[in-house]
Amino acid sequence: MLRIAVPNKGSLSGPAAEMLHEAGYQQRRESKELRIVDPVNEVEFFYLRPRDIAIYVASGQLDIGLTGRDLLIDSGAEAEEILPLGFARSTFHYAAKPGTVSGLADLAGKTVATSYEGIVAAHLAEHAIDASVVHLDGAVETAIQLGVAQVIADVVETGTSLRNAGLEVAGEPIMKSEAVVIRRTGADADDVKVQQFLRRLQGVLVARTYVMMDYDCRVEQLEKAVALTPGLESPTVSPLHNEGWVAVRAMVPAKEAQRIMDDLYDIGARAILTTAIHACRL
Ligand SMILES: Nc1ncnc2c1ncn2[C@@H]1O[C@H](COP(=O)(O)OP(=O)(O)OP(=O)(O)O)[C@@H](O)[C@H]1O
Ligand SMILES: O=P(O)(O)OC[C@H]1O[C@H](OP(=O)(O)OP(=O)(O)O)[C@H](O)[C@@H]1O
Ligand SMILES: [Mg+2]
Repeated sequence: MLRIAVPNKGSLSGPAAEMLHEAGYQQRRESKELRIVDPVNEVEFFYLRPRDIAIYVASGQLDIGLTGRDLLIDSGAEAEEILPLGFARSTFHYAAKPGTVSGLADLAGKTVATSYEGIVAAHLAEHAIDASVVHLDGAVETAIQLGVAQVIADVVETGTSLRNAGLEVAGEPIMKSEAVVIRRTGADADDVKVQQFLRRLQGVLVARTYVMMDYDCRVEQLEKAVALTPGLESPTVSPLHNEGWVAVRAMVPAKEAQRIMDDLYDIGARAILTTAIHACRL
């Protein structure tokens, strides 16, 4: 049975459970459940604190974990990223009161408050900056106002939390993060169950990113039309009963679907339809 760690709280937990559900896995019914077995898919899910997931996976007791790239790096655990999942996207930044820190060198001699001590200590060491780090569990934006630090290092998504605290980002981003699938460093890359799990999640990612597009066009316009909808490998082209016309079917990126429909219409394609993809294996 495949043993998988899933975040039990915070920004990662809802979207992670949703993605697993879309991939056909049973998920827990209430938030107090810490472990469930999905007998049909032969998977056991452990609901753990996001920060602890890399540690469990590195210990070898769990095969796979869903966590944030920043949490994985911060933990320093012997685990590696094997699939980015596209949600819980964020950027990790230093921030301070406007005008107090313009670049990395200004951090020297200051105190940096953060929940991500591992990332910050490594970043400061890499740039040979002598600054102190104070660990806080959360709401670190308040640390400056309350005099615990002059600088913070934290996750920024919309920037609302920084603005509300009267702070601004300082210097270049330290790293970009998103939810990722991890496994123990050096674990068997060909494990059949792990590969099947990854294919299911990849199927969800494709189904979220692409739509299916169908349309009819005149044979003379086919090359132009196919250039607009090349599909992932090659579009399907079928003859129509009306001579001189063909039906075309191809996957297109969902974000570009409306523009592609306009362009197809302009070159004479008609009966242009898009439909959602619910699941796929490429
Ligand atoms: N506002 C946000 N937008 C996007 N991703 C976020 C946001 N806040 C945290 N994350 C991401 O979520 C992961 C942290 O999850 P974690 O559950 O530890 O913190 P949280 O979501 O801030 O929850 P809490 O602090 O309430 O426990 C990290 O990968 C981080 O990059
Ligand atoms: O740029 P924004 O969209 O404002 O998002 C970033 C904020 O979200 C997270 O905080 P969370 O609400 O999880 O509280 P925490 O600080 O206690 O973790 C993070 O720690 C930032 O404070
Ligand atoms: Mg938080």
